[in-house]
Amino acid sequence: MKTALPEAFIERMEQLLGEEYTSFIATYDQLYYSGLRINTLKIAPEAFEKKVPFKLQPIPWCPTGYYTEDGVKPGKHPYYHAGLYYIQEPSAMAPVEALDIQLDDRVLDLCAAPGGKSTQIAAKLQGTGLLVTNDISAERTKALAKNIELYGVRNAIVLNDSPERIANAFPNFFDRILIDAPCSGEGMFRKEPDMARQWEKHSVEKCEWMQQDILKSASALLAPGGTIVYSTCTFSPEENEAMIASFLDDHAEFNVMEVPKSWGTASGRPEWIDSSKSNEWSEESIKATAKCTRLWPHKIQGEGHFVAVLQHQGKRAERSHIAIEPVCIQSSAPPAETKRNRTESKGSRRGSSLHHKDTRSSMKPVAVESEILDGWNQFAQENLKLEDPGVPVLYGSNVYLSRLPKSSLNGLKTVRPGWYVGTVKHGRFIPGHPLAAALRSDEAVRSVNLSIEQGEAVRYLKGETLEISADRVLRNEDVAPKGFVLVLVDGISAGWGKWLDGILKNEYPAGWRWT
Ligand SMILES: C[S@@+](CC[C@H](N)C(=O)[O-])C[C@H]1O[C@@H](n2cnc3c(N)ncnc32)[C@H](O)[C@@H]1O
Repeated sequence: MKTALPEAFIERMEQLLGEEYTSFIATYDQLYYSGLRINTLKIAPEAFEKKVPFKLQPIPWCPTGYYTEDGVKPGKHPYYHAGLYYIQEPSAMAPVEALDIQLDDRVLDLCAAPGGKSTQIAAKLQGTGLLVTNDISAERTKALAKNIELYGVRNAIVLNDSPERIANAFPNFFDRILIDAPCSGEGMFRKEPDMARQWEKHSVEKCEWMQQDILKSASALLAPGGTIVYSTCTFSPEENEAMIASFLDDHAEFNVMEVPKSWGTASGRPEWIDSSKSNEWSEESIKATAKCTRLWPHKIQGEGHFVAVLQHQGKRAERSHIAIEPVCIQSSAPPAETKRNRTESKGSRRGSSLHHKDTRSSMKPVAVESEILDGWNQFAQENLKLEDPGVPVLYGSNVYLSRLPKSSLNGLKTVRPGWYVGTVKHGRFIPGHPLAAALRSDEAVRSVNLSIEQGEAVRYLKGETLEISADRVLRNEDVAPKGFVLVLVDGISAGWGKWLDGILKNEYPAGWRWT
């Protein structure tokens, strides 16, 4: 067998699967499937299919997902660095599809890092509603924040807190909640053999209590009539069907919903709930777990996954409302996490690119809040064509456009309170990279298109200064070419440049550069 599997795992799977075991175990001699998902915040699938240089095959359960062929390296293409697609294991695309997100929904991704499913949620929201994305790990949340920015997400708030504390701040607030739970990872052994090496007999037990706590908080965060999707990438019934049976016993107001049969997926296995423990759960709840969904490597082209769609029976209109404050000139301290990030970023250049430094900490004179807002407003007027820029919120000298009032995040470890649009340094407004990454070409007054074929796009992504003649600076207003220019890679926004006298100074952040 190509993948070395733990003995205890093999024994359990043989016992559970019976006749199916032979075809299941044979998959460990086969290659895993690779996939990518188009970022529809930046490009439509039809346009992408015309541009993309490698062969793609559609994934049945995800309209924006594709299998990539063996040997193709989508991570080495400039489109990847411009955020056109996310490299994602095909089965991992199923939970967000099951969440059935609608425009304007308030969505919470509770265990989100590094952000595969959050970027999928953001693409479904298309800039409407709200995405709150969270992970308990400070280290992993850095990658989450970077992905939110790379993929041009405007409507997200990134948190690094516990589900319980978030539930205290936002009771009954969200329409849809995704719990992509920390789990024993058995479904990933073929793709990530390290997970098989790290697995031990007690991995399952260690995960169970975490999963229970997260589910409990999620039920408190959900608005009446909302939906929770609970997913794992493991086979163990203790973390899957048993977890759902226990949740249903404690929450009579929820039903389990089935996913479309056309996905080729399999049903949940209520009969696998340990019969010696089954008196812990009601027969009705155990039976209901047959409606859960299992993705098996011997039945579909993808790795092992479990998905449960939990539908709250209340009426949707009863949800609580948080109004966005119209004026946000405030003088409170930056969020706790910003302070911590500042300390972390001192030792790491990479870190500093992920966390926006609070410029108030320098000894230089600091702009007052009205000046910072004036700086942003003036920049927006002169350089952008945003229909609805949203409400600016200040954290130190940093400006964010946020979907929630600052007060609603009080006390939560907030990594990004919204779309970071820039900061004021030495009295000047400096636009942020995430602002550029989320702009469409028609939303910038000046832009320049760099082609991949001529090598300019890669040189830009590597941080080089480029010679660009004035006639190549596209302007959708009668302005001089001099100033901030949105740099496009084959028509897709990638970052800022500053044009002067035929030279495009590179503003692509050092920590993001293609090395
Ligand atoms: C399966 S991974 C998430 C993958 C992610 N959803 C994606 O698609 O990229 C599980 C995540 O849960 C996080 N986690 C573990 N315990 C948690 C908790 N109590 N609350 C929130 N997140 C937690 C881990 O740090 C890890 O990043």
